[in-house]
Amino acid sequence: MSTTRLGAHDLLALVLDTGSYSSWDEEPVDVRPGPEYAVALASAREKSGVDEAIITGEGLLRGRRVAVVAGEFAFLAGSIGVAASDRLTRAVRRATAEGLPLLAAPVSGGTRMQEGTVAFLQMVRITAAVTAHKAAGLPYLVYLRHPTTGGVLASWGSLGHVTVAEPGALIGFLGPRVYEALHGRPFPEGVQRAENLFAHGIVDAVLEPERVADVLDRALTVLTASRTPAVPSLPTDLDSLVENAPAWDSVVTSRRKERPGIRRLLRYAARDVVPLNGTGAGESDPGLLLALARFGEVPCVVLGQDRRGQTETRPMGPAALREAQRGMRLARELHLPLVAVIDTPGAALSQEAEEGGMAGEIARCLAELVELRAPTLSVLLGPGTGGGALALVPADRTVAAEHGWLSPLPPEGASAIVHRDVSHAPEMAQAQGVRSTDLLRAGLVDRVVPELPDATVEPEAFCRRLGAVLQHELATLLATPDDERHAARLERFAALGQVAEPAI
Ligand SMILES: CC(C)(COP(=O)(O)OP(=O)(O)OC[C@H]1O[C@@H](n2cnc3c(N)ncnc32)[C@H](O)[C@@H]1OP(=O)(O)O)[C@@H](O)C(=O)NCCC(=O)NCCSC(=O)CC(=O)O
Repeated sequence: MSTTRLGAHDLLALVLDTGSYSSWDEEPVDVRPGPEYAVALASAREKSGVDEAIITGEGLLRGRRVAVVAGEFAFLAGSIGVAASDRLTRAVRRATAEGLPLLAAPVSGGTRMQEGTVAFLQMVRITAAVTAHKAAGLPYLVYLRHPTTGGVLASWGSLGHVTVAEPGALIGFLGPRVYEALHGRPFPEGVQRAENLFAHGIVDAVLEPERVADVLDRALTVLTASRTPAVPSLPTDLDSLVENAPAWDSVVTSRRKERPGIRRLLRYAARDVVPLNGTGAGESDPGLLLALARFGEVPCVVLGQDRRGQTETRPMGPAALREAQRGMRLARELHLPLVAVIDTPGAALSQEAEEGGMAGEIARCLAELVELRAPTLSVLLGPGTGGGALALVPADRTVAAEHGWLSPLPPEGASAIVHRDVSHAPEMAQAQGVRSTDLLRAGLVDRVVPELPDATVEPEAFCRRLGAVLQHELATLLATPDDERHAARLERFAALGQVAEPAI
């Protein structure tokens, strides 16, 4: 657990460029304090050196102008009353009006008890201001400090596009002391800790204050990158390098354990990668990796099925698709292109998956991807088996690795249905048109990226080749007006299958 409590100004000194902070604060107007509260306010001012529990202002983060709102624990535990809320909401509205990214660093005992219900309802007002900021497409990044509790966690502490927490920080809805007093027993140890929230997909990272600037800088590099990057050209011979190998070769090749997946694609072909964690709402599934990143100059949200996180005993569950929907929401809110990477032997078929709403999550992914106003690109990187793969398919453009393939179930399963054995899998794969080249011909894939001869033996070169294609495709999509791109997407879905030859 954290032993030191960094003051708000100390934190800003660590995060912002030296000497760049300037305050936006006006003198607070205390709300009808009774005599006791007036004494408490006076003593808090003297003890903390600040005039309210919130300080606001602007500064430079690695040279980039940002707005900041931060809690001060030494002032009545950073609790929020009307004056603190006035200041906070004024700063949020100013950040929105000036088009600035907003960094929030709450630390709080929640609603200020001395101000009661009116203070409690300030959380609505603050949420409205933060929501308007996000609706303007502006980044809202949160660093949860020790301790953050009550209505603060239940409003502006939990609304970040990206949320990071201080190591050991107590972060919880109800303070443990209050819980114990109300229930006569202590709250379970370790539950309201930053690390436990990370383990449950509620915060994206746990970071020392000294490391926060680096991560925020990377995140803002992606989030504030130009949405009109130059369109890089592509080598002209890509198509001619693709072989017409039998479908079964692709199935076997794509299943190789060493085949590069989403992680190596990001390592070799992306920059400014900011891994996110979980749904932000209490679930995390290692079968899906969510990140902010750039391919070349082009910023995007990446959601990729991670084969390393999908095993026979723990296949990709419905939480992975809820995590994917978080990525889709981020793309929508920030108008960032979305890259959805398909690489799955299939979603979980189990009691938990059924009870977790697997089929519904697939449907919700499809619905969101059909409707999403941001540019979308799906990538068929490896096996694309069943509904778990389908969930990430719909996009403005689809790119496939040469040995990527897509089918309603594994070819062995198709063989079992038709032939009552699995030995006809190779011919079923061929007949069902699962290969990237079959999908290209059918108009379901727009471009195939060659493997020379197999991504497993040239992982870095292959990932860079694919990365160059992604850059080109994403920049081209960004150059197309939203309405035009969305109309073309709907037409594409409406025409699905209309041009394909019957498979069997
Ligand atoms: C935040 C804490 C874990 C910090 O514990 P610590 O032991 O470090 O510090 P502490 O308790 O001595 O607190 C420091 C000083 O701040 C005061 N203090 C703490 N929380 C306060 C609050 N919400 N309003 C006014 N004062 C508050 C304490 O009385 C104390 O004052 P002094 O120094 O004078 O003794 C604890 O204070 C706590 O559990 N607070 C309540 C958290 C909570 O349940 N909030 C929900 C509120 S309702 C809400 O927010 C609405 C909602 O839930 O939606």
